Amino acid sequence: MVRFENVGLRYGMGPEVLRDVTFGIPPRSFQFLTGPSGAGKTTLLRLLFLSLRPTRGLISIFGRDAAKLAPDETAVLRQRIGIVFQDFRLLDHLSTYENVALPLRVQGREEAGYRAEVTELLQWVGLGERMHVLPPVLSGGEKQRAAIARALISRPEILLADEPTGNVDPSLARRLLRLFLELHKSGTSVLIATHDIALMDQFDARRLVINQGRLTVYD
Ligand SMILES: Nc1ncnc2c1ncn2[C@@H]1O[C@H](COP(=O)(O)OP(=O)(O)OP(=O)(O)O)[C@@H](O)[C@H]1O
Repeated sequence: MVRFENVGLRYGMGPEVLRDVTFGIPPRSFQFLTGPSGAGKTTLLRLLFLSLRPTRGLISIFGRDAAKLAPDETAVLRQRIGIVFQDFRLLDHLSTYENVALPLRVQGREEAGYRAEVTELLQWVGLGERMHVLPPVLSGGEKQRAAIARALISRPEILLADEPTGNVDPSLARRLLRLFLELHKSGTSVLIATHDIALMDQFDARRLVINQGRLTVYD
């Protein structure tokens, strides 16, 4: 469902941050993306979310050449991709509930049709009691769970998560990872960028390792 062929990326006139990156994300797959700080993980996620264009090479997403997408087509494809940003990107003037419901509102759905779904997911991630508060009063771990719930609510075909367990204790990290695994079992392809080797070691999953801009796949 995603294919990178010899993808290279540089920011402006800087050095190539990603070099000759070739890999695929098969349907219904689960993989970790790892590598040292500054290796290019976030850059790769931004390419996958169509918020950056490669400097060279080919990216195909859901059978479409990413270089040939018009802005409105990009927006439509993005609805099929869920993303959890490292810095959460919650909207501070909306409640936790409203933040999580936002992707459904953007799709034009009526609140009566999704209220129960949003509430149930918030309860699942342990934010049932916090759904009416604004993000600035949430703890780091609560914000992270709200960002995860927002990425999951529209049942994406691909879920991308940048360090989704970075702000939570080890037991919650395992619970969140189980949530990602459940999602994977229900048919979503999941890619989790993480530095957390202990977490990766608990699951026998494919690993994409970036080092100095080059990517190696360990199946
Ligand atoms: N907007 C930008 N402009 C210029 N250089 C950038 C930009 N974003 C990232 N870089 C550079 O690209 C390289 C890869 O950065 P990236 O954020 O993708 O790494 P990362 O593997 O996600 O790091 P970390 O694990 O620390 O989050 C780094 O050298 C970084 O300084």
